[in-house]
Amino acid sequence: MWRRVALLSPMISSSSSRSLTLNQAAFGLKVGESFATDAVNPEERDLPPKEKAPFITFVLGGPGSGKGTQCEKIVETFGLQHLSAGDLLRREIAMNTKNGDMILNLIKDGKIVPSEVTVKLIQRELESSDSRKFLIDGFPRTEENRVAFERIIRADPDVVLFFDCPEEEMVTRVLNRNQGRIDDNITTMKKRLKIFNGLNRPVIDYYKNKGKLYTINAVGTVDDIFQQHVLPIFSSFEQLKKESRHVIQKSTIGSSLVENSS
Ligand SMILES: Nc1ncnc2c1ncn2[C@@H]1O[C@H](COP(=O)(O)OP(=O)(O)OP(=O)(O)O)[C@@H](O)[C@H]1O
Ligand SMILES: Nc1ccn([C@@H]2O[C@H](COP(=O)(O)O)[C@@H](O)[C@H]2O)c(=O)n1
Ligand SMILES: [Mg+2]
Repeated sequence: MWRRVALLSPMISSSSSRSLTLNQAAFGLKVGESFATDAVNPEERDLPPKEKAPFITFVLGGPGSGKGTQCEKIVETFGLQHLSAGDLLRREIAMNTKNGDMILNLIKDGKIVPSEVTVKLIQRELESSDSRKFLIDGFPRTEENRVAFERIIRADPDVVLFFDCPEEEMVTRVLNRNQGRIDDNITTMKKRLKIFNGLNRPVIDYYKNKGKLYTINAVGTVDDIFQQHVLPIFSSFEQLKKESRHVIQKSTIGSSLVENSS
């Protein structure tokens, strides 16, 4: 399904400054056309609507805030496909690809890998997947990441989660993680926190202003965070709820727990 949608993108003029969302692309609209106002090519008018765009969630938060841990629980309950940008980059290192060394050096130093590289890795996963709903974890980390995703994938997220965690808690968690990650040391952690505060915060603000951001208090037990904050958000999306593998007990979003600035 996704493959057909993605194949539409070469048909869309890359020289246009007007961005085309994946929803538009999925419905066969070209740059300069919109759902509401512009006429569809007469030859296409009577064709059935093209396939629906996938449901995309961006998962943001500082290093060690619990993104990956909560993503696992979301996958278990709602069956979204989890794409961790960090894991995709680490896989390039492990597979010794042409970008492997460059990525290793940047990750070691807590720096951000060029957006084009990361977005292309995400694109490959999206295009080869049969899933229609994705959790993209640890992305976008910078405004440049965000713009590159919009340019290359031509999609916007439906939901953005931000796991909000105090720095000292994040440091404790990362230093105790014990997964052999080359960047889980205090020197690199300090750099990652600096990058998070300098480059990731503007992205968080961007989605807050767009009314797409859910800020989640990431302090507490893994289960409590999921049950009290994460689960109600996803339960509120009807389609996901229908497809979930477990019975959902709560169906409202606790306003004291979840911030959505819309
Ligand atoms: N609510 C929690 N309370 C205590 N420890 C937690 C909690 N959530 C996750 N952890 C632990 O903290 C560590 C970091 O969690 P996780 O890997 O999910 O963070 P992350 O946000 O994905 O970090 P990174 O950006 O570095 O990949 C892991 O060892 C995990 O088991
Ligand atoms: N969008 C991204 C995501 C990650 N990186 C690099 O990978 C490191 C680890 O990421 P985690 O999400 O697993 O913590 C991160 O510190 C960056 O070096 C990136 O460049 N761009
Ligand atoms: Mg992670």
